Amino acid sequence: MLEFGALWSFTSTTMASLMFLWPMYKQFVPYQLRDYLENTLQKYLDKFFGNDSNFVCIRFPEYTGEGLSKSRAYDEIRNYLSSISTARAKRLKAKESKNSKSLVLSLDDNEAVTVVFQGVKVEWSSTVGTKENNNSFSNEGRYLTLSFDNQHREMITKTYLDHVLREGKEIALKNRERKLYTNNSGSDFSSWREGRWSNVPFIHPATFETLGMDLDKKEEIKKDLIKFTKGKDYYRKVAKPWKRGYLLFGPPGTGKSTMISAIANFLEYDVYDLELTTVKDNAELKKLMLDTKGKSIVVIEDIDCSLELTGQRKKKEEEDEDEEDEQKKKEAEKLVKRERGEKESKVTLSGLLNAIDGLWSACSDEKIIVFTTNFVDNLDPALIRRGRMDYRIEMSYCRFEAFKVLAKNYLENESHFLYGEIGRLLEEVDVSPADVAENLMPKSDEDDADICLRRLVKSLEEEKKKKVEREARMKKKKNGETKQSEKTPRKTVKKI
Ligand SMILES: Nc1ncnc2c1ncn2[C@@H]1O[C@H](COP(=O)(O)OP(=O)(O)OP(=O)(O)O)[C@@H](O)[C@H]1O
Ligand SMILES: [Mg+2]
Repeated sequence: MLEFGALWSFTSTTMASLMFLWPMYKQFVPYQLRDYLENTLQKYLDKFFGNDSNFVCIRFPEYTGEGLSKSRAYDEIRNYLSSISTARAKRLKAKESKNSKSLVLSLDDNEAVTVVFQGVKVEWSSTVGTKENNNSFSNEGRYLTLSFDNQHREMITKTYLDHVLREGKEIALKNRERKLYTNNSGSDFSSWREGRWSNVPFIHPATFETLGMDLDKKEEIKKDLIKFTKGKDYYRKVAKPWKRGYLLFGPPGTGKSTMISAIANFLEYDVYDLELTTVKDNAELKKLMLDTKGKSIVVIEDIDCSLELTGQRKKKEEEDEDEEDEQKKKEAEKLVKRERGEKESKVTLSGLLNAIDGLWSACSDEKIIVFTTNFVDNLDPALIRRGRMDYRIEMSYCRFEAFKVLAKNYLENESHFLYGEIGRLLEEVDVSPADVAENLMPKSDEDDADICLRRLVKSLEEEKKKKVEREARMKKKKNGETKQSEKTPRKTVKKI
């Protein structure tokens, strides 16, 4: 009886002390030390109760080998764990993303999180090595440990780890800061230092939602893009490199460049803006192409005037201009270039075709090649044949559907009594979305939707008037020519 009393008093005193000490322990003992103590206690308890024999641990250090190279597996696992930890871990670590736009949360040091995969429970823990070896030269610095029951060894080491690395890679791709690359000219001082491409963060805000164009066409393009991104196995099956060519053509200001940005944002791809005129020769072009990564769009804008492949770009209104003047202008431009010491590009059509379509193209996966032009008829058929340019998109003048998107973008307006008149005028005159956008953009704080829409109506009416005058002039000219040809006798062709 006495013994029971003593035991009872010992237990209750211990319990009371623990209840009193526990909050102080939680508050004053640093969590690293607490973790260490708790882990050690857990190990002894496991040993005592014979629980530890079935557990397997795999350690993934942050640095590999002797040197300073960072382990890719470690980074991929951290990415994989970041979303799981955000939802479940008690202690998280916050870091600014590379573009400082958001916070990236990850598992804090000396914290653990459990995951259930295909019904099997595993535990991931993040540990920082001891102070003596916790420096960047040590491969014992930070590490992640995966623990699981031995009976699932086969599944975890094969299926689960594959899954973790794949997921981690995908998350990294999604979170990466997208880039806009431009090719350095061969004579640039910076080129040997920076490589063939230099880059800036890609932050163009255009999306398919803000792009003014026919809605059905827009949906068709989106579907085609999605099909392409999911086509890895299909392309392998039909033995074709995983790439797709898009030809965007249409008058100036109809949204060809905007469409490229919308595609890049839609697919979360990088953009390589290739300036052909600064590429020295075909070999250089091939190297540039080989230097591009997958999940990217390689763009050659204004292909009709990029090289001496097809002739110079002309504006529609200038079409009537004297050809001799055009030739003189071209030669003057060339002279200025030569004086500046710029070497003229020696890239040829066949060089370009080889670079976009030759053996190299199988070197990196998931790539879209986009050509833009104002004059599709000027292009060499070899350049735009099917298989090379798989999808042709005509960007056309602004019609009512495109106008509605622009009005929503610029005025946050979905209906107005002037819409009917604007719709009618847009069917009668050819104006680019860029012109419409310019009229819709408020010029001062007083400019409300009403003022902007009236300005647009006025400008469309002026366009209509100009069109009528132009047509009358042309009719007159045609009539004059017919009369003249009736007067002058036909020249006879001399036979030699
Ligand atoms: N379809 C469109 N939808 C929305 N905005 C457009 C559209 N087309 C043009 N814009 C507006 O006009 C501006 C010029 O368009 P963009 O540069 O895309 O035309 P482009 O067809 O590439 O012209 P260019 O042939 O001269 O290169 C853009 O910044 C955008 O604001
Ligand atoms: Mg453009």
